[in-house]
Amino acid sequence: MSDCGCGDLPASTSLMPVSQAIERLRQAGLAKTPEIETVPLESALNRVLAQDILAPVNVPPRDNSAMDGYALHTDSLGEVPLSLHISQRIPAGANPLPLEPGTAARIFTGAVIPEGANAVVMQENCCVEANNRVIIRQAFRTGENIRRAGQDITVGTPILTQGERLGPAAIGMLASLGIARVPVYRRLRVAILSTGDELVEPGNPLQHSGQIYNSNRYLLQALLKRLDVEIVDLGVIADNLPDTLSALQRAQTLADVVISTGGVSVGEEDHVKTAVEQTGKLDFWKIAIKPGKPLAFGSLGETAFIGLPGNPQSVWITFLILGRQFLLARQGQSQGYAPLEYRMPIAFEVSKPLKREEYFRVRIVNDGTGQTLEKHGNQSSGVLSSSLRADGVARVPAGVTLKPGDFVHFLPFSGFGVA
Ligand SMILES: Nc1nc2c(c(=O)[nH]1)N[C@H]1C(S)=C(S)[C@@H](COP(=O)(O)OP(=O)(O)OC[C@H]3O[C@@H](n4cnc5c(N)ncnc54)[C@H](O)[C@@H]3O)O[C@H]1N2
Ligand code: MOO
Repeated sequence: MSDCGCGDLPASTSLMPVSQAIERLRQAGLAKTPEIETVPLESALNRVLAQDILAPVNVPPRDNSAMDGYALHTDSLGEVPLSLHISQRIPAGANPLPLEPGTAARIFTGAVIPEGANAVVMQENCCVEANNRVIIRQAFRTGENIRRAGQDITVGTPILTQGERLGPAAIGMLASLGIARVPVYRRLRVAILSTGDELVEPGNPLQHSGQIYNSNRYLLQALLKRLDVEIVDLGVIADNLPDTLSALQRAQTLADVVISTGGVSVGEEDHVKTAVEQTGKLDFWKIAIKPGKPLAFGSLGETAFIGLPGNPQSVWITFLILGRQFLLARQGQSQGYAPLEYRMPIAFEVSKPLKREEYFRVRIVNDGTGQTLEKHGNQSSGVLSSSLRADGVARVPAGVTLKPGDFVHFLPFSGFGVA
């Protein structure tokens, strides 16, 4: 019994390991698939493909020339130098006639090889004569400078898979196959809410010492824009239970996912967790992650709920490490959830074993012998500037101590698509 009259200290609530939270979030994300819509190719960048795509045509569709030069048939032409009549001219886009035997056709890069030709001699190896004839000066071989039909893609080849996010290469490939409209999953609608009586919107003066600018709202908007979701911004909720309850009830009707910031910790000003328990279901709360321990995850009816902690650095890290994986899965993406990781040496030390898996904001520096990771001087969860000049995060598991030169997992911000 302690002597303050409060009784025994409660056993500390156990924290969920980060890996388990990630797995739970991925599974919860995959539990629902968005509806499918068809969009024009110009609007398909970053969308998630809803069906497999097989090549409907060969690419290239016909044998064509890889060079500007002269198309001919290599049989029975004799030894070089050879003088041949130029029987036709074939620019790219033309539909050529069959090649007259024993002649050459003037041909340009990308133009269709005429029936009856089996090689293209590049023009640098030829000499044009005045009488519409060409002299072939260099030896040539069958098939030379011909790009075969289907050499890039043959009809029926699987090209893209359901659940892939469409990047520039995929968009270009779809266009090369003549596909103008693409089946993709509907954009997720994500409602965002900031909690806190202390918050003032940028552009307005701070009125008293207790006020701060609302950075999480804009940080979260920016992070979500990179994931190509529809944002429903529901502004700021005051720190009281009735307002929190009604905001969550409203958000539930407007979105597929609700993300709040702040108010998920244990103080009596923190109402988000209680409100979720009263309006919906809390699946888990408190993760062994630093920054970002009190993250909450649950549902409000059919709508998923993610409560990010209020400290801006906790928003940044928990969104990237945890929330992002849920959103990718719920968007219909079938793989590629895990961020890129590299093994890199550190230039700092971790002298005491960490209680939670920690994500240090780090920069890549060259110490003269090679690249190493330097830690930002202030790793407080309230300090957003530690991300501003960082290249990514160094992930250090709980229970570990490290010395300079030891290797860690480095997760570059570019690997999350947010650099
Ligand atoms: N007794 C305990 N206190 C705290 C614990 C704990 O375990 N026991 N956990 C700490 C940890 S870890 C975190 S992280 C924070 C998270 O708390 P909340 O999610 O309830 O966040 P708030 O208290 O609402 O805010 C925390 C901090 O962040 C500032 N904030 C909030 N919203 C914004 C915003 N939109 N823009 C800018 N800054 C914002 C807020 O002013 C606070 O300074 O709890 C610890 N406490
Ligand atoms: O987990 Mo909190 O973000 O350290 O302060």
